[in-house]
Amino acid sequence: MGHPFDTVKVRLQTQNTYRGIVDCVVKIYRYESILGFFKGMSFPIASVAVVNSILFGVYSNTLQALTATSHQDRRAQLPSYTHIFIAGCTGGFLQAYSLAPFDLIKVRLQNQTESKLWPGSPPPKYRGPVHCAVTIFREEGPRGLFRGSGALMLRDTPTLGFYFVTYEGLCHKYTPAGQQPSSTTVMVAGGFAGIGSWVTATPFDVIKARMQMGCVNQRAYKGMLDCIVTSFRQEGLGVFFRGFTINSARAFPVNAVTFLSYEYLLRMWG
Ligand SMILES: CN(C)C(=N)NCCC[C@H](N)C(=O)O
Repeated sequence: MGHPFDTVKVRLQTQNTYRGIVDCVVKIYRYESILGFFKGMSFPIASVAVVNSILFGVYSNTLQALTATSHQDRRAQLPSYTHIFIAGCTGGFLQAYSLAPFDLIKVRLQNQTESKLWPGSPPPKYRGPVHCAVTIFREEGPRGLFRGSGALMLRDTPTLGFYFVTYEGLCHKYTPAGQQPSSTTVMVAGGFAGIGSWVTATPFDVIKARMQMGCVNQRAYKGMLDCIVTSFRQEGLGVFFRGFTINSARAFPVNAVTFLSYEYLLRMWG
């Protein structure tokens, strides 16, 4: 559900040919058809369960270790926000490294603008996710598969701390004492946690996407600092918030459903 929005976000962050969201959507639809929005989706679908298990599993277990309480106990007595933040950061840090290669391949495939609809259009560089992984490995070495992972780690570590603090705080505020949060509360708290965390995550999300592409405007970056400075010099402060609007529209439903699943699974098996 969220992938088409993600493709528009990634294109806005890494290509300067689009004038805005509408222009990007129209161009993708016109030149690449509806399928253009779904480029690079297979790896995220294959990896989302593992990546989310790492994030939510590490978060829950770290919180359990810090507070010596189970998930159900924590509903009655909210742990301190410092503990929630530390547990969220730990989950974010570890999920970043498991996500890095999948995210890299997703971004490279999403950025392929070539289309089978137009005769004479050159074939895309990557024929699919496996071919993309093999080509990156061959051309850029094993470390190439982790390109942008430093920026990804900086994006996910603190912001996932805020993500869980927002979620737990909102659930606690809108749930009567001693009760479990309702599905609506979980979805609204999850949706706002998603949007809130992306506010702080967007600058490093832009840098991460640009590092993963290796260059923007034919200019290769020498490192993360060079990417930050060059992007700022050439495109101004606004560059660090590219894709934020479309990403927020995506983040609300995606995170509402994510937290609803998390709560239901914990109630069933926790
Ligand atoms: C700000 N960040 C990095 C997050 N909130 N990450 C948590 C995962 C969110 C969900 N899969 C999504 O793509 O929105």
